[in-house]
Amino acid sequence: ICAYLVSASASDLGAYATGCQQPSCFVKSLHLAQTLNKALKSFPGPPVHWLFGNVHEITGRGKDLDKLLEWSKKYARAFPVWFGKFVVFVSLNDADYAKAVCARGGKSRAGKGLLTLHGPKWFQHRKLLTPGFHYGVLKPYVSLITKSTQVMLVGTAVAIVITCTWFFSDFYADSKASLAISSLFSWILCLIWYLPYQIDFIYWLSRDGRRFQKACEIVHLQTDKVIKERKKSLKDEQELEKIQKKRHLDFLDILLCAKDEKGDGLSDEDIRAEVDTFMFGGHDTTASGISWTLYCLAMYPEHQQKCREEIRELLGDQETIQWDDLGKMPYTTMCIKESIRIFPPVPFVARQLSKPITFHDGRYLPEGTLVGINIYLIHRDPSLWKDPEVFDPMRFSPENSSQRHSHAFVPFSAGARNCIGQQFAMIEMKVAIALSLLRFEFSPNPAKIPRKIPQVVLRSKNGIHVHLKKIDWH
Ligand code: HEM
Repeated sequence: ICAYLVSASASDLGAYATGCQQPSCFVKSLHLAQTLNKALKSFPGPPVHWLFGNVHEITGRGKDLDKLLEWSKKYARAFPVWFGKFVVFVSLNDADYAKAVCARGGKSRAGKGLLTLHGPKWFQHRKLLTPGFHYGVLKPYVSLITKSTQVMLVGTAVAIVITCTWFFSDFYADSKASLAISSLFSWILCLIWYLPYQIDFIYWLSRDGRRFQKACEIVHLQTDKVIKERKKSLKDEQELEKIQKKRHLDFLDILLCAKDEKGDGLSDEDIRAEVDTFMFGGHDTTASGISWTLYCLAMYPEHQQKCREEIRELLGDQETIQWDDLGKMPYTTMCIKESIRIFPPVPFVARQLSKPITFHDGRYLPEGTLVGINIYLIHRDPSLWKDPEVFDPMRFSPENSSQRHSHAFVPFSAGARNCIGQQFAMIEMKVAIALSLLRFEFSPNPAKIPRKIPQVVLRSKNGIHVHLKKIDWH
């Protein structure tokens, strides 16, 4: 039993890693475990408790992500993080290590959507979905996101980012109904939380899997209905033309129409899995990015004011953003980048090595090792970023960025498995931040300092609280 458990550390403790139930697999896993243990000798790390490992130091009660920073000072480029005694992730905190891993495929978690697929199926989905992120498809979303943001900001003094979960559900479904629900929802919240000048801005994302699961269930019901209706209309060419005239093809249409050279498309099950993936990618990550950016701007009012002036100058009296405006807000873009450098919405990317890897410095990890590209630590690496804790948007000016390591800033990961939705995410964040800055002045709430917790998406244990003050332009 002990040998089997040890072997699990090399084969991801469970069914999906090697499907290891047979004796030959057992021997293979044992061999992998031995090789891994040998390789780990060149990766010294924090002390390991005989039962808990050391992961509880980051995730345990009263613990914060900054423990990682402490470790990285001592064990700079990489260190093992133990989940109990037998499962280990090697945290890679170095841009060169990240580059080496990103350049290869590698397995991620088991699952059915693009984010979690691997091998030929991932390749097929990625190829079929890439056209969905062409700028021609993204362009019409600017007005949709603008409308959604305006709905969020409507009312006199309340903005509640949580409603993003509803607002931005528009992007994969033809969703007048969902927009209506979101407006109603936000109005109800506005009424509940209405206060004339200053209120807390509450970051209230689904904090646990259960709530997310529930949201998926609701969306599934909608999706199944929509898939059926769309399929009917997309079969008929005339009908398709009518749809194209009436509205742009959205992601769901693209999923439904996608065909490879052989004429094969995605099954209903695949489509549903992708809808889940995109719901997660569209919602939680961008909501985290928007929330942390507003937090940073609240902390640094001088940068906030510069962004506001830039946006005011660009938009004049209007409060709508067009596609062409997006390229004309360099300072705001730099502030968003600097915020997601300090608070990367996806702090880690996990991989299981499908082949052994030897890094440029000679350190070696065998096939099957679980590694985590530690985006959080790479973004705070003092050898890449001078005074990494200082908020300085000018780091992202063209002059200052040109000499930087290609993998020093990787909020969207890099390589073949980089984020397919990164342009979409940047559009969404720019619109939401710009319009929010026109309506409100953000200031910090010193009584409630966020405590970062490591999850798939970077959240704060106690929420992200800032004060809002309505801006009166007249
Ligand atoms: C600020 C917002 C976002 C951030 C920081 C972000 C970050 C990332 C990162 C780090 C990965 C790599 C994950 C891994 O390899 O395990 C990823 C992958 C992915 N993201 Fe995003 N993302 C964001 C928004 C979005 C949006 C808006 C969408 C969809 C509309 C999206 C869809 C995806 C998908 C489908 C993948 C998997 C790509 C593949 O493996 O081929 N993301 N994202």
